[in-house]
Amino acid sequence: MFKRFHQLYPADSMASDQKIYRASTTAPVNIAVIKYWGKRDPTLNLPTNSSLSVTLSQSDLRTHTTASCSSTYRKETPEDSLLLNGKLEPLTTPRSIACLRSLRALRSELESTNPSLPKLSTYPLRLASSNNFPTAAGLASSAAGFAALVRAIADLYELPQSPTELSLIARQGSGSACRSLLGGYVAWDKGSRDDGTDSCARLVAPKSHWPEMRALILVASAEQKSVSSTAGMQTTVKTSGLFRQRVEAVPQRMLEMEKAIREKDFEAFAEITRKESNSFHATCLDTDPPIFYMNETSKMAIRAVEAINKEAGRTVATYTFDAGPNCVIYYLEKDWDFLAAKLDLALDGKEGWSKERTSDAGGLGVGNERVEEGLKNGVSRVIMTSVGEGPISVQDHLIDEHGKPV
Ligand SMILES: Nc1ncnc2c1ncn2[C@@H]1O[C@H](COP(=O)(O)OP(=O)(O)OP(=O)(O)O)[C@@H](O)[C@H]1O
Ligand SMILES: C[C@@](O)(CCOP(=O)(O)OP(=O)(O)O)CC(=O)O
Repeated sequence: MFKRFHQLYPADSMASDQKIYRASTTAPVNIAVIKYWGKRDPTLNLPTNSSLSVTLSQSDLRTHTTASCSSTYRKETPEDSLLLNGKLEPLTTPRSIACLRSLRALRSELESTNPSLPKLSTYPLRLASSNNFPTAAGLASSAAGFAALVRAIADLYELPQSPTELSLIARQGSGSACRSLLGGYVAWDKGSRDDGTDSCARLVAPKSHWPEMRALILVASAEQKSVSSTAGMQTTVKTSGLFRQRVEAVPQRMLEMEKAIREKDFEAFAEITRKESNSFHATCLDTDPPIFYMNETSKMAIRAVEAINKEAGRTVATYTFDAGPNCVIYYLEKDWDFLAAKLDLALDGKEGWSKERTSDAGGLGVGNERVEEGLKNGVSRVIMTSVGEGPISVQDHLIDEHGKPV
């Protein structure tokens, strides 16, 4: 290794480039309202249907990643490495390799057009990342994680590519990650090309278009799930008849959802969101063997939303579930008082529950005692958040100026 290094770089250039290069970013979680479920090409991570999500605020949920590289790393740890939440995570999976290869190729192009640039593409990468929420527990950690990884390395390499162009790379890490490169309301167009070059994220509307959107996450379980999204969707594609119907229905839903967002029509947004979630979970149940992501607490959360809307006489809230039992309730800021009053008896005392509201706590009302009890027992914590921005470049590094984790 050392010999090859000498051949590539003469001694004087070696001495002049002992620098530790670093770039850090935070990246958001996104929760889909039109779900991605099914791959038409598992290697390139190309989906069977387009999807659409709301990017959530990084004030509450975020991944923080530092990417660093240096010629000096060659002597210590010549392999690329990732320290995730303090533990070494392999960067040898085909997904990680695909992301790193694409980013290096773009840097290498820059270096060949401008030979005065340091040859960062040839240096080992050292990454450190932390999620401020449970990893692999159905809270979209892979989405925020790969978006942060791609954004941080792109910044380290000073790549000129747009977030949409970078989303093509993040998609190869984890499909849903492509949507976390943008803020606000984001579509992932499935694309039609075999090479996947048109399967990328697209901004439907920035956060500023509809900033009143709120999300209340009822964490029903922070355990790692039994069937990963990757494995689950492959089995669904192979075994579910319902899945084929779903794939045919999604394009129309995408159009309707984009219209609802454009027109800030919460009623339509809510109806499509809940129907989509139910259709996705029905497809999971139709998989052989069936996949159960929702649990009893999830079902109680659905009943609670129904009771709240009935009591209001209009749609004030909607729900969606990813590949896990946690319920994400979307609602508009103006309806917080009403929603909070209805949920207060069930969620009082839970970590993350805020009592800042003006109405009296009425609870879910007569006939919903079982629902209230189910939420009381089954929800471990809540996360109150809102629509948010895309990745943000930060100066707070998780790797110090000597290349060591902080
Ligand atoms: N900060 C991170 N940086 C790099 N990779 C990460 C990061 N966080 C999570 N990952 C990767 O994502 C994997 C977890 O993905 P998985 O799809 O199983 O769960 P999830 O994303 O939390 O849930 P879901 O996608 O169902 O909402 C981790 O094992 C790790 O490989
Ligand atoms: C239910 C989902 O959250 C599935 C997410 O699947 P992943 O993006 O985690 O799958 P891979 O591409 O295999 O990594 C729906 C969604 O986010 O659209």
